[in-house]
Amino acid sequence: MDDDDEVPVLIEHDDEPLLNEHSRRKVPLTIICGFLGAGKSTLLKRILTEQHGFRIAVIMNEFGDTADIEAKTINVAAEGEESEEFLELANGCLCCSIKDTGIAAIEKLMQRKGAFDHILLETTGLADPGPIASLFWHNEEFATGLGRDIALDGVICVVDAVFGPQQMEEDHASDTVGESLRQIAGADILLLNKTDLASPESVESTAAILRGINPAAPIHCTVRAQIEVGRLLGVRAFAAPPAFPPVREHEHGHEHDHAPEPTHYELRGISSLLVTVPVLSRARLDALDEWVRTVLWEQRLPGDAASDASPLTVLRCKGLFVLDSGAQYVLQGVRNIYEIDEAEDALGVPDAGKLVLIGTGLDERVRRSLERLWSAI
Ligand SMILES: Nc1nc2c(ncn2[C@@H]2O[C@H](COP(=O)(O)OP(=O)(O)OP(=O)(O)O)[C@@H](O)[C@H]2O)c(=O)[nH]1
Repeated sequence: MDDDDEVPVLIEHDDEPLLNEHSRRKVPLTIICGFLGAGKSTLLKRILTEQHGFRIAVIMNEFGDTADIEAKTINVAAEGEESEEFLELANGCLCCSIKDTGIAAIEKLMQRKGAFDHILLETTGLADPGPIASLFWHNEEFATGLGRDIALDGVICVVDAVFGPQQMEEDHASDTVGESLRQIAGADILLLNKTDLASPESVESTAAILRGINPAAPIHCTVRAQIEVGRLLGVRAFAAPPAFPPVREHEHGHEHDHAPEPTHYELRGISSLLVTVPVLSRARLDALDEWVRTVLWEQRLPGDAASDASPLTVLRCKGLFVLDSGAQYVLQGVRNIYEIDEAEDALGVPDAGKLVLIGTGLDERVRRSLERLWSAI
């Protein structure tokens, strides 16, 4: 990156849409969560020490087990009073250790706005990324405090290729969805790490579970979290159209060794549903918006009473809808908050849209309810 590119240039944006103005000025934030021992620290260490050209501020709860970063890295800056908590690293990254939970750390960090282009927040001890994700997303218009300066870029979940399946197996939660499954559900990118320690078959079967739980998140298989940083950051998971895998339910003759992607999946209470959405008229898009609102806000299918079926909850939803006018709309939802916005950069001309819902009680009944929406006159 050029030095010239790094200097923020102040431009008058008065005549531009509010959203663009916001997104241009905000600092993107990526959340890293993951299973115990899966390789989160390994990933952070990589980011903090490799030459990748990004100026990333990494927030860790404590330097703790990544302490050798300090020993190895160069240029531990004596930056006035805050030197205990901030390290400026040789590759341009900023390492920030805070004992408090995320928010205080981020507030402190934002006093140094301009010294970094991206924030990476490790959420050790925060089992479910959902609440913090929704804090930084969604309230573009009425953002206050940190929400005004920071935009959620995406949530990365690191899964252990060796112990992941067992961790998911043991992750029982009596009346709700277990933590590891919530982390997978809430992720925009899945890193299946430690693949050197598992057989290719077992890596594939774990990947299949991940795809089943979260069909909208790309899965990267890694060894020692080795991955190009550019594939993790700047994904704009909450603004760009989601990259769905192809829906293969009605397709034949594909040269694939493994079974087609499931379009409905259940694992210990969590379920996901992947639905192909035909080209919609404006009126149908409005009807779909109302459907999503009813499901997310009232936890029931339109036309059903709330109590007469298994509980319907949506932890995460993503969608890409194509209108007959050619416009594309993106749905993003975290729990009961969602938005449907016109895509800023439309991806080619897909001939159909897609919708993925991840949560509980999402079965074929839900698919049929959706399909009725577009078959209705
Ligand atoms: N063989 C192998 N070992 C790995 C890989 N990734 C990480 N490790 C090792 O696995 C151990 C745990 O990795 P960490 O990066 O500390 O995992 P973590 O997710 O930060 O762990 P916690 O913060 O304790 O949950 C360390 O000893 C790493 O060196 C990998 O891909 N292959």
